[in-house]
Amino acid sequence: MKSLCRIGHSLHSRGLTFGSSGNISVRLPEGGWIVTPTNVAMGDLDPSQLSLLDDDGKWIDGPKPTKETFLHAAMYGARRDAGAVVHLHSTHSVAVSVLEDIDPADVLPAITAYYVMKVGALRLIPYFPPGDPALGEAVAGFADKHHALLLANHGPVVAGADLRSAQYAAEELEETAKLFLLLQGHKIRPLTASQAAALKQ
Ligand SMILES: O=C(O)[C@@H](O)C(=O)COP(=O)(O)O
Ligand SMILES: [Zn+2]
Repeated sequence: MKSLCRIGHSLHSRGLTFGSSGNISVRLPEGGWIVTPTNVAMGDLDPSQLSLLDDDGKWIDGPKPTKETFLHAAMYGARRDAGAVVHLHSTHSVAVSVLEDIDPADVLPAITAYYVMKVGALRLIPYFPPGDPALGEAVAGFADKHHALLLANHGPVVAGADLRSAQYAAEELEETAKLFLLLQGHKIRPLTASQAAALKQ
């Protein structure tokens, strides 16, 4: 699980999550999944100190897992193709999650083709305190249709076929949130619905 730690270090060193915020999980080919422990900075992850969970998200070995285990379980439960889940407190994504007038069904406009290809329709999940199991239930209701979700007043959670895919989608979400905020007050020309649809074929 060196790659999980390497990616955690990379995200932390580039300021994509701060302090001990954020958590990452990877589904194991033999069943179950590995998840980051609670209260550990992504920059301090150690391959010998990751938590092992079974397919139901039950803690079976290693340090105490993230308090958002149920959030990861909700993503895996709804998305059989998901091989990894990344949750961050990336600044611009969090900022967008607090805006009053965003469309909860599709938070960010299709500013670039890369955003459409990596993220698609970003769903806003109402606010719940971190670690609240009700957050898992809210996420489970949308995770089958959306691999990228934005937790209001909290941050993004993104599933991918593998860890790299989840990482790249979370990074693209953050950059698009930044562009969106930069463009506030300007008239913008996002991709048209047919331009966006052509990218998904
Ligand atoms: O926002 C929170 O508190 C959690 O969602 C989080 O990002 C870090 O929690 P742990 O993974 O339990 O450290
Ligand atoms: Zn969090």
